[in-house]
Amino acid sequence: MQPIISIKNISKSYGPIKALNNVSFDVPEGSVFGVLGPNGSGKTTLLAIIMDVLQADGGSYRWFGGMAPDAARRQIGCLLETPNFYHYMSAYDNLAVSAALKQRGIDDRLRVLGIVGLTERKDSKFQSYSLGMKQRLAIGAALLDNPKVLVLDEPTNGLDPNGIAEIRELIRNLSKQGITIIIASHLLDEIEKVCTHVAILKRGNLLLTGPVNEVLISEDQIEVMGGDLHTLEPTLKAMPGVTRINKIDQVLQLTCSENVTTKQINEYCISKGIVLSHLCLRKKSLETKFMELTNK
Ligand SMILES: Nc1ncnc2c1ncn2[C@@H]1O[C@H](COP(=O)(O)OP(=O)(O)OP(=O)(O)O)[C@@H](O)[C@H]1O
Repeated sequence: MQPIISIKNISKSYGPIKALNNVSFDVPEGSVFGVLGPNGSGKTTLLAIIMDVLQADGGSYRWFGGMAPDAARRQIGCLLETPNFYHYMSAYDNLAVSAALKQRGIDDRLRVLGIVGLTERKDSKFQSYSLGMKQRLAIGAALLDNPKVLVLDEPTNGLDPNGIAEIRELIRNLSKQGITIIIASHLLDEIEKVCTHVAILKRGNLLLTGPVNEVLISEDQIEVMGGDLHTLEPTLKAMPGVTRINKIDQVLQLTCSENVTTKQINEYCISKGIVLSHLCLRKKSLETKFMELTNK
């Protein structure tokens, strides 16, 4: 299947600061694609480039297999920064302003208000909205004319847990309707909960990209001690399913394929004549893995 956007070797510097360094990845159609990275890693710069708000120093990108930029833009709804809605106007009237500014359909307002769950409050003044409702209205404005793709920069920033949950639910529903969604976020939790694919950036470099369930798997480790380390280490190295061994003092930390259990390790060692004095499964959180990746 043709990617929604193909990004190739994008670089961008602000004076001496290299914001993006040769970044390349494809966004599959129908995915919820997270661009994940700590503050200052280049996420906003990348979204601004693919939305044609900012020019890259090098590299290229192609929307929809190379569709002409004007036609492509009509298929993309975008929320890079909080739009300036008028405080004294209703959501319904504010959407009319957004539609005029973006040259999008004014007749589409009731549909998008329904999608973002604001139909009943459509005539309330914007200033009476909660932060979460304001953000949903902003996403509603980006959905005018039913785009194929939605690009969101940190959509849950500043929201309380309720507001965050509402936006998450909205993203899931939009995805079910077939809209491809690209989200920049510094929150691993957000990416893990809603995204199908991810690209991890650190200081402008792409660290890794792929499906979330392949790239962001948490690796459990099993700690083992017993007998003579010089015998124990090669013995365990030879055990099927043990993929990596790390030695810390007298403890061996094993990284194993999914189906290896502590019981199997114990039985294997006993069968080789080794009695273990310590055997412990340590769950490694994704948070730890993300920190390790981005701090390396
Ligand atoms: N207009 C600018 N002038 C100078 N430096 C900039 C400018 N915009 C961004 N930068 C720098 O480029 C780097 C990438 O910034 P960018 O905003 O793209 O990262 P980000 O991952 O979106 O960060 P955040 O999560 O904090 O928004 C940072 O070092 C930032 O300070």
